[in-house]
Amino acid sequence: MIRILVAGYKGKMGQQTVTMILEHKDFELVGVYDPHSADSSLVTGGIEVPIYSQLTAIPDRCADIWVDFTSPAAVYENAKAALVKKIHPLIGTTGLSDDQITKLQGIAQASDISGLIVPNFGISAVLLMEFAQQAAKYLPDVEIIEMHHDQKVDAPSGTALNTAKKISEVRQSHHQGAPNEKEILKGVRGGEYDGIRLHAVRLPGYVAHEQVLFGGPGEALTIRQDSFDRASFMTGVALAIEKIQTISGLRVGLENVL
Ligand SMILES: NC(=O)C1=CN([C@@H]2O[C@H](COP(=O)(O)OP(=O)(O)OC[C@H]3O[C@@H](n4cnc5c(N)ncnc54)[C@H](OP(=O)(O)O)[C@@H]3O)[C@@H](O)[C@H]2O)C=CC1
Ligand SMILES: O=C(O)C1=N[C@H](C(=O)O)C[C@H](O)C1
Repeated sequence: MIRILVAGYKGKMGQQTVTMILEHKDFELVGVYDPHSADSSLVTGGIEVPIYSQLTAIPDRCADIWVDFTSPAAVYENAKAALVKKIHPLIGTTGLSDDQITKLQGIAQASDISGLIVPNFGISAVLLMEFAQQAAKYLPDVEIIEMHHDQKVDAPSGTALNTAKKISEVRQSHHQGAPNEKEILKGVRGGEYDGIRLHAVRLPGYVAHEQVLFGGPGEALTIRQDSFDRASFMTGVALAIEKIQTISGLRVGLENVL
């Protein structure tokens, strides 16, 4: 059995993850973490597990995997705590900076613990990022539109930012649009990552969606993915839990275990 601790267990993704773990024959829920919880144990699916409300209270090696769906403000300290406690971190939470990822990779190496940071567990999103990277070799002018539910606290989405990073690996950075373009309304051209424009939409009714738009002389290509339900992420979470101990170091992207 793979022993799993879920951080952020009360959240939208945390609840789905707990249910998936309880239904999986090879997974065992051994604890949950939420700093705002007043209770000391969680009774669910016929089992009782400890609720940790402080990082320092979580024992070393009390789980094999630490699944994190918390908040951008908390994720760095959580991932660091997992590595130090010799628990493999599977980080779904967005918002880690490049600098924080580099630091965590150093800690992972020193602790000799592998881990995964996954901007998006949905197979459609993973494929979108791969296809967008391929397309950018031939169509280097690109803009990204991500659309999410209106409870999302970070913008751009981790997926959109990762898409931009993957595209910038294969194309020359350059300015897009008229050299003398001027925003009449501040921010209307979106945010910018290495010359790539990113636009974030937040609306009720949406879950998680992304479009990557490429334009070339007389033609255009649009790649789109939609997560209509958070169930779309669970196959990827289960796969990553199964494979995380077979990789080395702390890596970014579900493609590392596909
Ligand atoms: N990689 C992927 O495929 C996906 C990633 N995500 C990402 O996962 C994260 C969570 O998303 P979602 O479940 O929708 O968000 P929710 O707001 O529904 O849940 C967040 C949970 O984290 C808890 N939390 C808040 N602060 C802390 C903290 N300091 N330490 C530990 N736990 C904390 C909250 O607890 P409380 O309510 O008590 O404050 C809550 O239970 C986001 O970053 C989101 O972008 C989401 C979907 C897919
Ligand atoms: O907050 C969300 O909902 C999601 N967050 C991730 C992101 O920021 O990319 C993954 C997915 O888009 C859903």
